[in-house]
Amino acid sequence: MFAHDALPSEQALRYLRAHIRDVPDFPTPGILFKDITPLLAEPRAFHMTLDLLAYPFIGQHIDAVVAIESRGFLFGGALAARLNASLVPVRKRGKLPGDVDRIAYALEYGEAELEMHKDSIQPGAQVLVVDDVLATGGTASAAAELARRQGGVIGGFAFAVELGALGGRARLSSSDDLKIHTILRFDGG
Ligand SMILES: O=P(O)(O)OC[C@H]1O[C@H](OP(=O)(O)OP(=O)(O)O)[C@H](O)[C@@H]1O
Ligand SMILES: Nc1ncnc2[nH]cnc12
Repeated sequence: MFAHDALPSEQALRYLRAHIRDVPDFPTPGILFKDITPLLAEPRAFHMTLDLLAYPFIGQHIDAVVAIESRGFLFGGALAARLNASLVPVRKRGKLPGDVDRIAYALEYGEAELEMHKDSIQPGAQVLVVDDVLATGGTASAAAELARRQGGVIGGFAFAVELGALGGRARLSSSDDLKIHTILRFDGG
């Protein structure tokens, strides 16, 4: 049995939420930025978050964790180790040294391009896409598309934080009946 329940208590969730810091007007005016660095800094909070993120996917076969640069790496590596899955980094344009596939996307506060090494996912592989924050879902759906282009099958998404008002969940689930697992939901922005 896990040290923490699959369904965390309200008290546990309050404890974890207290380690997410609101930073107004970052990185651009009008954005309320959810800063995860206090959660990373507190070992119990980080450990609990990783266990809660992994829990629903233990026993569901996951071949590869696709982790999104850069904050997604902080969670993706730890989840890949917990799930005995390979770790496939998706990086911002120009960072991966080998042959890449590339996709343009928009997120809450801008636009960018993501890349994945070609041949990093086996056709038919079950893929879990991991990031720190689900906002509009633009970043995660772009990463999922890169995995699908290589024949990967998206088995789920996992995020530490979900900004409910931005509609990311609906965007990710519009085409698939997928497990979209988030720990800390903020509905007011
Ligand atoms: O759901 P979305 O609207 O797409 O937004 C979520 C994305 O935004 C942030 O990444 P950012 O591009 O700021 O990069 P970082 O992780 O390097 O800080 C966050 O880490 C997610 O990847
Ligand atoms: N409001 C926000 N806070 C932190 N990360 C984000 N990524 C996209 N929107 C974000």
